[in-house]
Amino acid sequence: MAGLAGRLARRWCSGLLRSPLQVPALGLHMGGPAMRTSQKDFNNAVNQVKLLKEDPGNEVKLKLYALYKQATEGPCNVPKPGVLDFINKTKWDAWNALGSLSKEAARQNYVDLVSRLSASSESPSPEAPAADRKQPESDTLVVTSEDGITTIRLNRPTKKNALTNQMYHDIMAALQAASKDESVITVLTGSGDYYCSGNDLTNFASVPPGGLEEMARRGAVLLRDFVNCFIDFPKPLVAVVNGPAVGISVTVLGLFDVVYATDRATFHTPFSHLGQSPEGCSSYTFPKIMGSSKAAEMLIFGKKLTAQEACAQGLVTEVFPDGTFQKEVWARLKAYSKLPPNTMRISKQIIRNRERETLHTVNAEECRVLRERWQSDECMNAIASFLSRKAKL
Ligand SMILES: CCCCCCCCCCC/C=C/C(=O)SCCNC(=O)CCNC(=O)[C@H](O)C(C)(C)COP(=O)(O)OP(=O)(O)OC[C@H]1O[C@@H](n2cnc3c(N)ncnc32)[C@H](O)[C@@H]1OP(=O)(O)O
Repeated sequence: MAGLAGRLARRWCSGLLRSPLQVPALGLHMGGPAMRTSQKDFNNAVNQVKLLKEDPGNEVKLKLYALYKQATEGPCNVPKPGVLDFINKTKWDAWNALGSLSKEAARQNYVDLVSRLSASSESPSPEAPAADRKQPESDTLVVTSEDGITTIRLNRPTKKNALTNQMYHDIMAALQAASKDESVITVLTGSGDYYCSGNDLTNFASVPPGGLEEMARRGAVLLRDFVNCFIDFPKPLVAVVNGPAVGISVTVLGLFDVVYATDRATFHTPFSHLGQSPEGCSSYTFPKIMGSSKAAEMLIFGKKLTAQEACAQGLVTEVFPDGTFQKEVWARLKAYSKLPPNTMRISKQIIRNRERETLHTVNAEECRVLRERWQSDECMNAIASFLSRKAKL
């Protein structure tokens, strides 16, 4: 009986992606302050599911089905199918399990799930050895793999490694690939004197046909996907902070496992100066790491921390003299890379997994708020000032 049920369920699920009753995110936002998803975002996600390159599997398809029903019809309101009606009973169970989840939260979860599925279906094949991996299209990101360590290097030193739209996409692809390659540790670092000066403010300079609103919508989707890659990264993730760090390059540090910094590094999140609000899950991770008042001084007032201060507050693991920084850090990482890989992964999982869904919810909420901020006069004026070379941090 179970075998028959399984076969029927598989047959039903194989047709699911072609029907409009599609699936999203593996974790659910339960209707709290999640990012508000428009009907258009939802419709786009429904269409996107049909374009997935890989079959996401029956479990995910069922989730998509249930969320679709909840998003369009609300809580399950049809009679439970009989025990022998395996397929419809499986579908009913999945829908019914969503209880009183609001239509809006279901829409949001659907869109989130589809976005994660789309990102992972675009990643390279799981077993591709790191050495054979195709480099990103541009040279602003350099990915290398040696001694069990995959290194993702921001390589735009003349612009202080400010992150272009292309770089966000390249970093996501590099993280996806590193999560599946043979390396055991992944490192993010920068070329030149800066670690990273945050979002490239010229990302906001070309407004698409849909206007400011469309630009903000696209920015929020990009940011959410980008931060999700850090939340879900399965291997030990280390930041080698080779110089000053600004904005999003600082906020995501709360999602790294270890942060090593040169004593020349500074840590600056000038969101209020830019008419923006915290991202990278920092509204959650920073108060947890350093306490709410220290977090507020950074995230609300934009206080810049020295490396030593950041270390004292728990954001940085250890600070090294600039002269010996590279030598000491890489020697240590090479030694760590000899530790048993599966054990390290499992230890990371047990440390991080409990909070993963919370982090996804925080990320969605931060993106929702930023989407509004990006359309505000305060933000537009700050960016215009920088672009017209009147303002610097
Ligand atoms: C479709 C919509 C897409 C939207 C995409 C959104 C994606 C997610 C967004 C996530 C939200 C992120 C928020 C943040 O990261 S906030 C922080 C933003 N960063 C800044 O405000 C830093 C601005 N830069 C500076 O203040 C100074 O440049 C700095 C203090 C970093 C260094 O000063 P210094 O005097 O040492 O060097 P220069 O200013 O001469 O810099 C050299 C050149 O580099 C250019 N530069 C540096 N940083 C940036 C940057 N962030 N964006 C763009 N350009 C940058 C600088 O202009 C110089 O260029 P030129 O040589 O051509 O003048």
